[in-house]
Amino acid sequence: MGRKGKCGSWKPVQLTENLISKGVEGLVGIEELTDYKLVKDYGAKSIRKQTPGKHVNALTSDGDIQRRSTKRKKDFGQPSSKRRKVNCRRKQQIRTVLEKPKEVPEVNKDETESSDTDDAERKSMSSELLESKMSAWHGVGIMSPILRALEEQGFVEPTEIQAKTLPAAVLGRRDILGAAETGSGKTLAFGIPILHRILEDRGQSAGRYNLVHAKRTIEAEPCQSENEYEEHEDENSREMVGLGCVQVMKDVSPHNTPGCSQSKLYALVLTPTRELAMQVHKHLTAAARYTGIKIAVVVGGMAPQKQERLLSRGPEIVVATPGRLWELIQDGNPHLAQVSNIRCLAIDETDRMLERGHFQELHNLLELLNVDEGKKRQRQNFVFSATLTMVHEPPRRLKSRNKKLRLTPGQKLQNIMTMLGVTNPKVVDVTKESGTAGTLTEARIVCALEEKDVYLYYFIQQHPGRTLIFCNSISCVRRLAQLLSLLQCRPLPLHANMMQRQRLKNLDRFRDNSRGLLLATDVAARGLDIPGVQHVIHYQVPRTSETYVHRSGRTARAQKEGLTLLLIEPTEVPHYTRLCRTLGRTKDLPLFPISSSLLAAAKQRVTLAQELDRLELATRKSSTETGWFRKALTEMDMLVDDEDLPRQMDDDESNKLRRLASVKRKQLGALLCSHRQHGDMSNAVNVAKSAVDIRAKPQKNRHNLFLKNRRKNKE
Ligand SMILES: Nc1ncnc2c1ncn2[C@@H]1O[C@H](COP(=O)(O)OP(=O)(O)OP(=O)(O)O)[C@@H](O)[C@H]1O
Repeated sequence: MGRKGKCGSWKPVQLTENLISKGVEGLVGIEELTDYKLVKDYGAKSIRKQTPGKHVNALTSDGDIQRRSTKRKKDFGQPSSKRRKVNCRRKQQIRTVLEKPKEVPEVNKDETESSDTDDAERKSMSSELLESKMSAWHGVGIMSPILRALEEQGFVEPTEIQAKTLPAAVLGRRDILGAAETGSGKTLAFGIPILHRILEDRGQSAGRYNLVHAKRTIEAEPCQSENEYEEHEDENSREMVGLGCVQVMKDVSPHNTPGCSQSKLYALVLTPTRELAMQVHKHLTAAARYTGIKIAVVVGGMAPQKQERLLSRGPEIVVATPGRLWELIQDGNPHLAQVSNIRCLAIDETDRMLERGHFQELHNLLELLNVDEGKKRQRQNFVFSATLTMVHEPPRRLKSRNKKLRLTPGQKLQNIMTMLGVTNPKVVDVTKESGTAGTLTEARIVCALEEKDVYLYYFIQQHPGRTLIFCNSISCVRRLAQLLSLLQCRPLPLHANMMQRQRLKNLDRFRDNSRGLLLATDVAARGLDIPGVQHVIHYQVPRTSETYVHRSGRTARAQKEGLTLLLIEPTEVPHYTRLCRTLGRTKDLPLFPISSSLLAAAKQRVTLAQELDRLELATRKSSTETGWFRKALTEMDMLVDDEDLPRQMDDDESNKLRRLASVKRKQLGALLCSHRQHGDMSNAVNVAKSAVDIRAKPQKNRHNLFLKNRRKNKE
């Protein structure tokens, strides 16, 4: 039975025995269609009715709606040949909708070919199988196109934060304040409800409930041609195609036409860094694969024209960094002109985003979004971070001025709520007492400032693996990048003063290399989800506990093991102590074990590399200075007394420097080569163990001893 013409409105109805006699599992509510016309399917004899309250929608907690009749039952068991034909066509239409994934993440050709076969296998998977495989998601209320995308990614069950926030967010449309450890799936905890709500709202705007059932959509037959799909488009710009009690949404709104900006902007997702915005975009796009929802990313460092082009396609979701977004809003971008009407706002890493003195554009944007009280109330807000409830001790200089400077976690949350205009959110905090991931191993190395390079190099050589090194400043990243390059470690720098294209390139290279070495400032501290990062090294102690938690959270993600290592020199001890206090560590972090003979070998090479680095720097400086002065004098056509000029190196001096540098470079090259062929550290690399194993060993031994003793006692 299909429905044509203008739609009626749905009203909630009270649950009665009659309505729920078919079982109440997962049922959360029932809606009644009050004013509708029933028309026999496509061209069949019309049986118009104007009887209100004949059909109801049953909302189940797993997001499905079953259409139930309150009065008359009709047996659709044996379809007539005409009906069979129509149903067949409809199946094909459904298939057409499902077959049109939009904004699919980039995949290379080989992957596409192999995934075609996978796709075919998946589609042939029965709905029962899908449902039983994904049964852990029941009760969360997710529509099947989303569920299917999750299944494809192997997400067979929700993570803890997802399980605890999704029902309230999806079914209750509550604002969510969520705190959970790094790498625990917070992105989808806000991504899924946003996608779900768009699907839901689309259905309602088309006047029908957007019911999608995994069973039917997956069994749908392939479509023969595009024309067949178009044949049944009705006057609604967004149409739902019905199949019995199952309806699949078809998006044929004008915004599907490139260049059209008349589509609705539903949601904004804001992140503190460009790389994180791109990653969130990728995660959401993967989850939206079968929904037809368009998602665009808007970040600084990219051509604004390109981003305007993306926005002109009318994406329902925009993932952005606040600066560029605000710029485009002020420039009067037509799609972003609807920003004050958005239905969902997600702010990833919220505590960082709302910190005073940062992201002024975000505060401007919030002012704009909250002007209209009605719209503000309609909007669903998502606030997530691993450190949402963590408060660090203020620096000593500020502490002495104002004793009450340190907020309580409650005050921190309240401040965030006030800034966002959120009044009654569901607060879910599943962070551990330690603040860090349960699978993270922590350790420290205490050394003199001038020894840090040696220890760093020692670690890299001894424990090869994907390693992320954090520094507190760009200059430190630059210096280390130079030094480690001379030592042939191939570091990949990442900091805010780099060209965006180079930043992304280095991230990709890091992802692709299982022994990659990323040297970064805190621009990479939050949110980045790079699989298989084994070690995080804090070359300098971070100044806040939040930064420590987020930096460390680049490893030990999604239940994987990982090591975080602090390099501490004497002047950093107070920062380290404060860190431990805030994180509630009652004991010092364990010392990382070091082999002194191997350290000596590392020192020899690092010292030589440092000397070479200094020589190269002096040579570079002298040639740039000489060049600069000569150029300036010629351009100005000025005569200046010799004494007024800074002393420049004469040719002899700079040649001497160059020669010396060349000798050192050869020495270092020979040293690195000989060690690689038969030297000490090359062997060490071969026998190198995972740093996590080394740290975990004492515990494992203790555990073995315990098992042994238990066995003995039993005997
Ligand atoms: N239900 C799930 N089952 C398995 N893996 C999941 C699930 N949900 C998300 N993931 C994966 O877990 C990883 C971490 O997720 P995500 O990046 O969202 O973590 P996060 O909590 O936001 O971390 P951070 O605090 O560092 O930003 C990702 O690779 C993601 O694809």
